Amino acid sequence: MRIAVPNKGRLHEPTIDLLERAGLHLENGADRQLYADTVDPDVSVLFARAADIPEYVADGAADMGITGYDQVREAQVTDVAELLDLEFGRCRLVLAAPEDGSITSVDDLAGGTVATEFPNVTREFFAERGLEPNVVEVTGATELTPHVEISDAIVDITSTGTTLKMNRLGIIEEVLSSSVRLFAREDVREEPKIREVRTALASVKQAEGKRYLMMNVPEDRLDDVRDVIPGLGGPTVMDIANGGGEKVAVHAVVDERAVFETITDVKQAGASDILVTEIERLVE
Ligand SMILES: Nc1ncnc2c1ncn2[C@@H]1O[C@H](COP(=O)(O)OP(=O)(O)OP(=O)(O)O)[C@@H](O)[C@H]1O
Ligand SMILES: O=P(O)(O)OC[C@H]1O[C@H](OP(=O)(O)OP(=O)(O)O)[C@H](O)[C@@H]1O
Ligand SMILES: [Mg+2]
Repeated sequence: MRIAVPNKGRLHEPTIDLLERAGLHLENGADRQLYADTVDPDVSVLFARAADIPEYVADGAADMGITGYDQVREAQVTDVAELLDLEFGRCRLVLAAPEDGSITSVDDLAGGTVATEFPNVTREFFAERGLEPNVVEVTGATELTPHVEISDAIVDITSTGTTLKMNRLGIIEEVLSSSVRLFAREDVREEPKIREVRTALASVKQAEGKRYLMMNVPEDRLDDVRDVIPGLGGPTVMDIANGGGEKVAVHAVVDERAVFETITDVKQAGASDILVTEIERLVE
């Protein structure tokens, strides 16, 4: 099975990092190479432009892909199924126009010109409103086009909003909201290896924001401690070897935001020797 991942740009690093954390360590995949192997002899990696990845998966150059949802929509691929929202690369595709101009609504673009790197998504968006503006495809610096009279408005990516503000553009409407997704071709999505990759990536997402808490608790305080531990299922309780029998070890997975309060609470309830560690993966 081959998985297509972004070869550069802002999605490259976080994608590689995610694969590594999922245990799919890359081998002989030095920069600028087209392919890399992974520790799993049945999984290889193809490096491609973020925008080309959906097409590569649809065509069979790869079986799975990792790229932005915006790119999957723009590629208009069929027979490709989303397996997992990887929740990074969050951004919105928005319709925007000069702040002080005459365009203030979608309808104002009837007969107008819209510049974008996403012509298909843009045409679809307007078609749903019964509009068919002139769509000009550009390959970058889209935000400049309204100021050089190439367009009346743009459909472009925004996340912090800095670029729009710098170019004195205001959002008229959201076209879609995006994040990075794992997807596969329909005909292979149920293959065991693909399910395995999905599970591995999901386990990393599951573990994010969770902490593993370990502590020792006198047996007669166990119920009090149990009462104040939030989170995933009940805690695991174990006898301590040579512990003399009065104390047990309690382990629990806790939301990172709850750790601070939980430590105070379990300490008060009688726990000692409290350890907090990160979790690499969590397979449910
Ligand atoms: N500002 C942003 N914030 C969050 N995600 C973004 C942002 N810009 C782009 N993305 C996401 O990253 C994807 C690829 O964008 P990126 O700019 O990394 O690639 P690229 O434009 O192909 O690379 P390059 O600009 O180096 O050629 C987009 O399709 C989108 O899903
Ligand atoms: O809302 P913001 O945080 O300002 O982000 C939005 C900008 O980020 C992307 O550009 P990128 O940095 O990828 O440059 P590029 O145009 O060269 O791809 C996108 O095309 C916008 O221009
Ligand atoms: Mg870019």
